[in-house]
Amino acid sequence: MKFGIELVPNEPVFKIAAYTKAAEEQGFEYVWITDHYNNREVYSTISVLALATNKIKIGAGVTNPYTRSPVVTAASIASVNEIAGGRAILGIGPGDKMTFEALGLAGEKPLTAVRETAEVVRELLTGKKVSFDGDTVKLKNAKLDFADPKKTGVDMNIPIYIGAQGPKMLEMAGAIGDGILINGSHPDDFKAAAVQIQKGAVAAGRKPNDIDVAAYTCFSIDDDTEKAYASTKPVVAFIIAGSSDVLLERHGISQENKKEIAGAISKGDFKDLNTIITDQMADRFAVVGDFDECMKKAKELEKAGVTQLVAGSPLGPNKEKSIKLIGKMISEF
Ligand SMILES: C[C@H](OP(=O)(O)OC[C@@H](O)[C@@H](O)[C@@H](O)Cn1c2nc(=O)[nH]c(=O)c-2cc2ccc(O)cc21)C(=O)N[C@@H](CCC(=O)N[C@@H](CCC(=O)O)C(=O)O)C(=O)O
Repeated sequence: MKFGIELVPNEPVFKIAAYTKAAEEQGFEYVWITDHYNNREVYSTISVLALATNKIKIGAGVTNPYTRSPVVTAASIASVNEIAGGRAILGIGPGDKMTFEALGLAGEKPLTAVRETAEVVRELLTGKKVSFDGDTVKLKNAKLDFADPKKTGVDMNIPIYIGAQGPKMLEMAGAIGDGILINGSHPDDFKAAAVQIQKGAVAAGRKPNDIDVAAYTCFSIDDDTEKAYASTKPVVAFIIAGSSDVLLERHGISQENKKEIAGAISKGDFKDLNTIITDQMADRFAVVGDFDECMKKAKELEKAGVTQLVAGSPLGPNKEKSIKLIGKMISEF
């Protein structure tokens, strides 16, 4: 199984670069930077990571088709790919609806928008002229002059991963994605996702095993188990508050639990969350605990079909220490 790290650019970019450099030295193969309008801009961030590293693959994880035009997304990831000497990866997802409200965006036809974006980005990365008359994307002889590999000397066949959770998005991701980034930390999430991915891949004449199934986990590791759980519970609370009923049912979270958690979040009662969110709940929505517990959970995810474990926020009470502990997991996996 490969290991990646998800970093949210809500800290100075040079700090993100230091974490990424440390992760590269610990054997992580991927770094994924989230894309939300209210944090530092994802392509500026991954350009710096490209300059600060020389091996780790660098991904936008994930861009959406609404806050940026697909042509600008193609130009951005191609530019980073040139700086990174061919190590860039593009993650595309339908975007967090919550953030769209603030921007007056409707986020319509998410499946069509993600599919059409992936299609035109792939075309544009060939450096050829692209005309496309889609539902959500319309192009007329658009061309990325610089994307021609003969000009950059860099392979612009950039892998495209789809950020997906819902059944139709997962099925579509199985049909078009080089990889899939699934927000989930429990084997049951990946057993359920495998059915949709398989359906989409087979219908598209693809081999499901050719697809990198990445678990975008909520991850918290520390020598002190209690501290690891305490650091992950506020993140688990936000996940539960934003989860679909299907997901909550799968993990045995009642509507009362959800209401109580959402209430505590809106009041900003984060210390209460430590009691409202039980360790059992945290185990369903996070890979959390000491080295042995996280190792065991990572093995269970691999058995459920995960091919890349992305260690996501909060990583643990101390990020630098967590990166080293996960490095030990990587070396012993
Ligand atoms: C749109 C939504 O798809 P979803 O995959 O469940 O979306 C939830 C999240 O994946 C989505 O919000 C992501 O953008 C969240 N996300 C991030 N979102 C961000 O904004 N930024 C990030 O950095 C980010 C990272 C990320 C990483 C992994 C991951 O799995 C998700 C991530 C959904 O409702 N899908 C349903 C229904 C889809 C639908 O609306 N279908 C209609 C419309 C059809 C059409 O589109 O034409 C229909 O069938 O008629 C389904 O898949 O079944």
